[in-house]
Amino acid sequence: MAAALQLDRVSKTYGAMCAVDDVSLTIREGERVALIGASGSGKSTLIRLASGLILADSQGRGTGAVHAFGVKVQEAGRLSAEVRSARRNIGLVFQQFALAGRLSVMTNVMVGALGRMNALRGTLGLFNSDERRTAYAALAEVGIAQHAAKRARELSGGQQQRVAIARALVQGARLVLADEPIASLDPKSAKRVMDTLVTMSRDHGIALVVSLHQVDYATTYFDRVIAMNAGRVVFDGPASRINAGFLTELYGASAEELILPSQFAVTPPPAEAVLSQTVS
Ligand SMILES: Nc1ncnc2c1ncn2[C@@H]1O[C@H](COP(=O)(O)OP(=O)(O)OP(=O)(O)O)[C@@H](O)[C@H]1O
Repeated sequence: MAAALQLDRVSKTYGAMCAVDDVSLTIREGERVALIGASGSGKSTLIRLASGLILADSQGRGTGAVHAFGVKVQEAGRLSAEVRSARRNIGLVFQQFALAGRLSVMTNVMVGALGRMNALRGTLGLFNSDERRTAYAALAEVGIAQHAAKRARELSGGQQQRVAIARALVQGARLVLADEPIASLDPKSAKRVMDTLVTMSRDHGIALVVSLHQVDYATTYFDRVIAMNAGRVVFDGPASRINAGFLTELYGASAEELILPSQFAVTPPPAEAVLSQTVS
């Protein structure tokens, strides 16, 4: 079975700065992985490389190849001819909500279906009743169907993230890459977004990679953690290994940035709470 995501010796350099330095990793189908690291460690760059939003260095030490479900995204600094079909399997959720704020929540979610529509219908935004039904069901699944007719910009940050998750569901994504999806949210909204992501992954067998600034969320919601520092993977293993002492070993003084002050500490949700529907 092809991996959900496979990176083979991928690097990305900006001038003299090596943002991602010779990274190889495999994410299995349905697996949930937290990507942690201090600011500037390369998390966003890695996620952009994985989705083909940016190109890896062409003069790497290895092939610099990225595959999603066996379909090539890029290799040796060039996008693959199959990138469109590779991207169909990849849903993206970003820190800045990446929605069209003036358009309705429903329309933003239906955009997820564009990859499967013919070009003319897609360009004109002529969604059919099936696509509308699917979008509404996805909004219900993430607990915000009641906001379907509102403009996206009228929603709170956490609700907008759940719109992005519903869009990935409508897209039929089998891998969701979420780049700091809770970075600008208050703790309550952050928890709700994380619950929604994990529930989506469990219910649909969707592989999930979430980059996070704060380690508590990583250890609460994920079994596997990949830690980056200065563009390199410095740890890839069970979340149970991650504690303050280990982080200090990995990051020295900058470990402080990754540890939540105690007043914001995340309490582990009971399994049934994670699995239950989130309602705003
Ligand atoms: N477009 C770019 N041009 C130049 N340098 C860049 C660019 N994108 C990223 N970098 C640099 O690459 C390094 C890694 O950045 P990246 O955004 O991947 O880190 P990060 O771990 O996601 O950080 P944060 O947690 O702050 O989002 C940083 O030093 C950053 O300044």
